[in-house]
Amino acid sequence: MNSVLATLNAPQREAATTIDRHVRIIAGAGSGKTRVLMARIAYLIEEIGIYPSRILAITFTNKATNEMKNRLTDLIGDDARIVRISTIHSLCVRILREDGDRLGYPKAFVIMDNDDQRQILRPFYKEWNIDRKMYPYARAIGYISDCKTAGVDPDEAMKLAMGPTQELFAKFYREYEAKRKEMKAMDFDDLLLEARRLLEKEKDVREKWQKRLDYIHVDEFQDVDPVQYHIVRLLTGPDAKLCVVGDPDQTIYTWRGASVEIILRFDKDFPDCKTIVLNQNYRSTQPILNASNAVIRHNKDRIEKELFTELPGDRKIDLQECADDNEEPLTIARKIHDAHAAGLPYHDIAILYRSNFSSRAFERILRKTGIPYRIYGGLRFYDRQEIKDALCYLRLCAHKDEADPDQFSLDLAVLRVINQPRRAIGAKTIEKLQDQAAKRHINLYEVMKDPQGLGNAVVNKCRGFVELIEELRAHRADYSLEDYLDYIMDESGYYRMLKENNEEDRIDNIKELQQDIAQNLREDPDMTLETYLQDIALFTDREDDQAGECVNLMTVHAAKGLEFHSVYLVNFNEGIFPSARSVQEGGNAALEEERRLCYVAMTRAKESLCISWNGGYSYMLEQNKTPSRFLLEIPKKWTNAPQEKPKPQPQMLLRAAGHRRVPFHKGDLVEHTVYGQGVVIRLEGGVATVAFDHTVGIKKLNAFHPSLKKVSS
Ligand SMILES: Nc1ncnc2c1ncn2[C@@H]1O[C@H](COP(=O)(O)OP(=O)(O)OP(=O)(O)O)[C@@H](O)[C@H]1O
Ligand SMILES: [Mg+2]
Repeated sequence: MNSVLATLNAPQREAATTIDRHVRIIAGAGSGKTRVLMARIAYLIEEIGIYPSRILAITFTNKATNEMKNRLTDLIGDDARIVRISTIHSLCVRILREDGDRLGYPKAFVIMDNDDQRQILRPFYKEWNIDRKMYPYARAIGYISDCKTAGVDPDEAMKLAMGPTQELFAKFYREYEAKRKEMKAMDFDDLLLEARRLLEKEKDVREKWQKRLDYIHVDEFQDVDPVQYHIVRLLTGPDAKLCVVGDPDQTIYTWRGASVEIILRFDKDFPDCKTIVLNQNYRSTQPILNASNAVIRHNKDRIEKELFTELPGDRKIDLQECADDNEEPLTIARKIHDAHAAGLPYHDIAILYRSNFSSRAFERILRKTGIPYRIYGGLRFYDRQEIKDALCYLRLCAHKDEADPDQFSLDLAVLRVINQPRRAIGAKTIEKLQDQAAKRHINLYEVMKDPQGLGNAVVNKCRGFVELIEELRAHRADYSLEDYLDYIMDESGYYRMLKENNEEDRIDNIKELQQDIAQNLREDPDMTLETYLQDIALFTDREDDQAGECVNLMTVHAAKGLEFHSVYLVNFNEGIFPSARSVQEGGNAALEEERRLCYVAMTRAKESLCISWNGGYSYMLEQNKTPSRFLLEIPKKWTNAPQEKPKPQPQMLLRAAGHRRVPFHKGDLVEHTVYGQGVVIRLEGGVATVAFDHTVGIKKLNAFHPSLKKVSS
């Protein structure tokens, strides 16, 4: 027996060596599904003599592709490089580059990203005089994508459209498609749809691909959508054999159209397929495996599996309750430091979180403590677009002294935010303003205050921008620093822009920046806006650790299929994990998806799993945090929990969602026990923004706090 097969257990070996039939492997996390795929490929090449390029393996992410290539190279050497291992999107690009001309595309067709899509729509908004607030780009693009994936063409969309909004979007769709075709470009949906159309329509192209491929493998099959599945079927010729592997409990992309039904019904489409179930987990120790299984068992909509492990190790799950978002990363950093000092390499460690914003507090402490880290599948916190924009607004507002020798560095900040949100100041105008600045030896902002020789419309737009910045500057003393950021984002229309574009996660990031300012202020009460911005500049300039030995930071979605010796699952708070937004929007089905996500997170750990949360105030949730409800689903016997159980309070969230009535309205006169009388100028969630007497200024207060009462008229 070849050496790879010798390391497999009996059902795994059966899965790897059943090559005369289609194979479906359904098995839980860490049971060796991906390993079997690789062993099977090695077996086909080494024992059966299949030529490597006749084997295709479809992975879910680019990272998984690389991992599979590397692991396979370890197993069989250079032959591994000829095996076709790729994501479905890359495969479609390959298919279309070869024969896309049959559909009228040039070899070097353009692949459009989200920005390009907006660029296409922009002129039609202008021409038809459409209000972007009422009909945001993101919704139009979402509509177009939905139509495309549902197989509805523009003409049909026009017929099906009900009401003025859909009619408008259908018109957008028609123009978008016309323009796209004229440019001979494809968006991400098109890559899949056009590859499918090509394979369906052009028999010889389909047959060419079918003749090329003898064995097709799909990893993470529980997350394929109907279009992807169709492509896989079109590629599978009459003599080719498919092998799909997946775990229904790890379906985490239903929000993007994935359907677990596809793996469950696979045997209906391929009646002669062999189904193999793997029951032994080789990744995790018993406490980790049993705890993960206990959590996923709370999902109603699932098929029960029995997984066991024989791995030694009885380290219990380490539950860490921390005071706030300073203590939590510090606690984790200390643990990582100790583990590393005891010999664990950094790359064996992962910090996982539900949403991107959580990385901020951890990045901050890791930098401070000198622990190298890398963020997978995303940008570092301060490199994110909305954070850069927010910091530029702050820089503009912090600036008082126009004679400052450094004044020209402000130009960058102006350029960054001048059209964020859009103020219709075009590229040509900006060029003219820059020319003037150079000629008059003043900075851009000064030019905008007093533009010379430009048309009225331009002058008005410049004035609008300058007035905004001056207004923001004038209110600086009225707010605490963290609330000042909130005020700027509100007043400048930045929040509104993000809301209109459905970019809620960017809003979460800005709320997290508020958290950052508040945290820095706690540590250094003398901090000013200026010193804060200087400190941040040091962070953003720092060299990347990306290449070296690093701790891995990533979202749970990005961690799919991976494994680490030590996993820290952080910010395990109600409203964060499960995400309040998904649960509020998607109900029980969304909660079950969040639970599957939690299962994916926990099962990434091999030997050590630490779950942490904190009780600090959250600007995003506008309340103090409580532990995740999933914590109660982890049996205490697998954890180091003290006797009394932590008490998650999901009902707290309901309060934040407005289920408790605020005892007054915007515009009401209120009395505070310390600040005296003031007027409520804003109410959001449970937070009241109150304008008090000028000695006190504007304060944000808990609307339910007993110190605040409405003054009865
Ligand atoms: N028979 C075996 N003997 C030794 N180690 C094994 C065996 N099968 C799997 N493993 C190891 O167990 C770990 C988990 O395997 P693998 O990543 O293939 O699981 P998986 O089912 O693909 O998990 P996931 O559902 O998370 O993708 C890997 O480190 C793998 O090398
Ligand atoms: Mg896997």
